[in-house]
Amino acid sequence: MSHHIAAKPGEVAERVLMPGDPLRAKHIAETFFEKPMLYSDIRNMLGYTGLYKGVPVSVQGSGMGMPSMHIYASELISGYDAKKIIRVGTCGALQRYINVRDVVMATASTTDSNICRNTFGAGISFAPCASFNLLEKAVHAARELKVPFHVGNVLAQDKLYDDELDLKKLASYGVLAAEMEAAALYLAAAKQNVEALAIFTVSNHLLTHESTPARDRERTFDDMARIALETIIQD
Ligand SMILES: O=P(O)(O)O[C@H]1O[C@H](CO)[C@@H](O)[C@H]1O
Ligand SMILES: O=c1cc[nH]c(=O)[nH]1
Repeated sequence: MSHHIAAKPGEVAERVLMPGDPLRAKHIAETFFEKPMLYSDIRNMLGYTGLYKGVPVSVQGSGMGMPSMHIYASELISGYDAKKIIRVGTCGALQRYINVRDVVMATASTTDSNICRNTFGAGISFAPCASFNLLEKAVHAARELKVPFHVGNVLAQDKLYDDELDLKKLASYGVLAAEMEAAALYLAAAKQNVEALAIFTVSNHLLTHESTPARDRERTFDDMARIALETIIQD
């Protein structure tokens, strides 16, 4: 048991999906797992383990924002020996050629958070990066499943409602989308030398202000979950 996760030793798999929303964790477990078992509901941050195509996989809510993700990812890695973590999140698109419902995969995470500076000091701008192994497999899975996807840099921002951040400038530097946790996940994984990837369903467009209806979101979240599951069960 760790401070925020009530699982007993051995109850969390080495392969973990992490949505921000704990109810998305429940949905993924109930939709895709054989024999889903709830191992933790501390703070209602639900965590389940089950089998996907015969392979043990867990799904653990991370909550919203960098500090919450850092807590859960760190405890999964040091307390439960998680070796591969894939965030399955939502994001807002920053490029006109990206449509709502598309999938975005983060090669790296730009951030306005101090999480990396607090780790390395002001002289180093550490670049939180995805596992190439997981990224390559996720690209292959998305092609097989015929899901539209984009791969590149994303912004992990500290404030969802931020009218001071220059999103247009970040977009002009090729940043694909904005979300709130990838940098913390990649930093925690890098520290403990495990593999991590963040993939997203585009839930809204930050330039056109288009948004997805709730039902559509569920279907496209399932596309993203399938990509993540097909990726994480491979060696
Ligand atoms: O849908 P999730 O995974 O929570 O991700 C996005 O949604 C939340 C904001 O609404 C933030 O956590 C952001 O990163
Ligand atoms: O962080 C997020 C998540 C979804 N959509 C956004 O615009 N931002």
